Order: sequence, then structure tokens, then C-alpha cells
Amino acid sequence: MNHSNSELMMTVLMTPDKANFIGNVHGGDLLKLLDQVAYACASRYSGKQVVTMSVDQVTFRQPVHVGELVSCYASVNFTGNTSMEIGIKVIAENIQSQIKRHVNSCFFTMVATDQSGKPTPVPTFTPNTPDQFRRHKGAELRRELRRHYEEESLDIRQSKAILESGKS
Ligand SMILES: CC(=O)SCCNC(=O)CCNC(=O)[C@H](O)C(C)(C)COP(=O)(O)OP(=O)(O)OC[C@H]1O[C@@H](n2cnc3c(N)ncnc32)[C@H](O)[C@@H]1OP(=O)(O)O
Repeated sequence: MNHSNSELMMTVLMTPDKANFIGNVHGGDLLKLLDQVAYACASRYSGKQVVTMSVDQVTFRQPVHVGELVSCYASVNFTGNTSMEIGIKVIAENIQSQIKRHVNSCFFTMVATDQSGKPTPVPTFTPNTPDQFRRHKGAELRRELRRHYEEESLDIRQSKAILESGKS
């Protein structure tokens, strides 16, 4: 796979229409931007239509201010059969001072779909550089944790259903 296709950078100016009730950029606007970046990165890499399957914990460590430039650095970290983990690092820059802050990092799982909306295979991503190896290793661990979480959640839902059926 051509690795130049596995990374993407998108920069957006934070205009006043994105402000929340206290004048900083609304978290929902940032989430929408991150979803668009993950979509573009995954779709360009795979050459396929993709949908968002899941988003790992997103933590807004610092507010983003109206007037700042927000740059999203996205990379394909890992591919399964039909899914891709896209990691995104978000940097906010004050335009006048040019001071940059790392405000957020997050991980999206995007699934490639065919014409009927069913999952379809993606090209395998093989890491080449030290950064890619590091991200790939982290992504494998997160994939395992997601599977474990799904299984535990299912167990909890099933136990709850059994308990509730015993009440009546
Ligand atoms: C760009 C956008 O905003 S799109 C709008 C928001 N997203 C959507 O509407 C998507 C709605 N969801 C769907 O249509 C379906 O769930 C699909 C097409 C994504 C997946 O269909 P399913 O039949 O559930 O797929 P399936 O069980 O085969 O799993 C597909 C992949 O998702 C992975 N997956 C399953 N559950 C999870 C999870 N909780 N977290 C991360 N990945 C997961 C699977 O491991 C598999 O990847 P792999 O093939 O690389 O191993």
C-alpha cells in the first residue's frame, strides 16, 4: 500500500459561528470536524466508502478559542479485515503569536462498506517507520480492549435480562 495515502492533515479556522455559551469553540463542532477528518483519511486510504463504527474516549484537555487555527493530523494506525483505526492529533494555533497547543488526541474506528452498506475488505496497512510501529502496537492493544469491553457489556446486559425475567 502506498503509505503517503495513510496520512492526512486538515486545517480549519475557528470562526465565531462555532462558539459555545462561554465563547470558546463548541465540543460538538470539534467532534464533527474530527469525524470528517477520520472519514477523509480512511476513505482516501482504502479507496472505498466508509462509515464511523466507534470513537474512543475523547477528552477536551484545553479549550479551543474562536480565531485559532485548528490542525488535525490523521493517520491510519491499523487495519483489520474491514476496519481501520484512524488516530488524530489536534493542534490549536494562535494566529498572531503562532503559539501552538496540543489540545486533543483521539481514535476512530472506520469500516469500509460496499454498495449495499455491508462491511468490505480494506488493503492491509503494514507499518514502516518507528512512529507507525508505535501507533500500530497501540492500536492492536486498543482493538483487544474494545473486544473485551463489548464482551463484558454483553455479559452485563444478559445478566440484567435474566434478573429482570426472574422478577415477574
Ligand atoms: C462518517 C459517518 O459519520 S457515518 C454515520 C455514523 N455511522 C453509522 O451510521 C454506521 C452504522 N453502523 C453500521 O452500518 C454497521 O454497524 C457497520 C456497517 C459499520 C458494521 O456492520 P456489522 O455487521 O456490525 O459489521 P461486523 O460485525 O462485521 O464488524 C465490522 C468491523 O467492525 C469492527 N467492530 C465491531 N464492533 C466494534 C466496536 N465496538 N468498535 C470498533 N470496531 C468494531 C469489527 O471488528 C469489524 O472489523 P474487522 O473486519 O476489521 O475485524
